[in-house]
Amino acid sequence: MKIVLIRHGQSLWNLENRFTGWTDVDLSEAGLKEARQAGIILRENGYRFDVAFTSYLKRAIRTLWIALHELDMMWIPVHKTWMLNERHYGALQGLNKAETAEKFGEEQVHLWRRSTNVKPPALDKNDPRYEADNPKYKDVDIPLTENLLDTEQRVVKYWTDHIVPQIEAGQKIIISAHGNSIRALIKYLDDIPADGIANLNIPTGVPLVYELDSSVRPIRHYYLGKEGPLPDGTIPKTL
Ligand SMILES: O=C(O)[C@H](O)COP(=O)(O)O
Repeated sequence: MKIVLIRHGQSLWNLENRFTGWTDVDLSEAGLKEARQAGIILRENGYRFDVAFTSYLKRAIRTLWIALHELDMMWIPVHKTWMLNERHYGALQGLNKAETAEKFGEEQVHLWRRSTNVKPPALDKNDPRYEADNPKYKDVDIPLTENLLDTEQRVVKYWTDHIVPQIEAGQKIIISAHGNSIRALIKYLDDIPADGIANLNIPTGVPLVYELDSSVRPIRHYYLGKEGPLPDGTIPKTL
């Protein structure tokens, strides 16, 4: 069986090079096109889905909508969850990544971005970026910051409790999520150690297919419609 993972198309803050995390920014023009292209590639390759999963963030939700629209499958059940949200970037959310590197040094910013266990500085609960009053998080213990292991814990819990049972029931699944929530899932699925995951990046808007065995463990994976070499640091075509 196969599942498809897709990182949302380019967002407005990817374009502006800002730390985003749980900030709910929309897709850029290029991101809208990437999402459409992803749907076209899926359609041309004969992909069909029974159930979709996405986060509470509109860049992933819209990417999914656009891709499903291209497939003429907007009717399928879509499960949304905060547990597939991007890694919470704490007090870095909104800051420009290059300016932050100038201020704190490349090495520190690399640790914040790519280590598994270093947490970015935490948000203060009085900070307007802390969304305690947002109704979508009313039942959620909103993190103040997260490292990749924190993200992995919630993503894998959702995967195990909600997605695996659907796969085992024979449902065809697409998951539209985020750079780090997908990295966290891949880290778990492919059992990648901390130093391996640091160098793994997920391109925006490119469907990533995982073939799974009957125990829902990965056999192989590949990107759809991505000719030639992938950008530096993206997950290799085969592991
Ligand atoms: O949340 C963000 O800023 C990005 O979309 C992912 O960021 P990263 O490449 O710094 O992990």
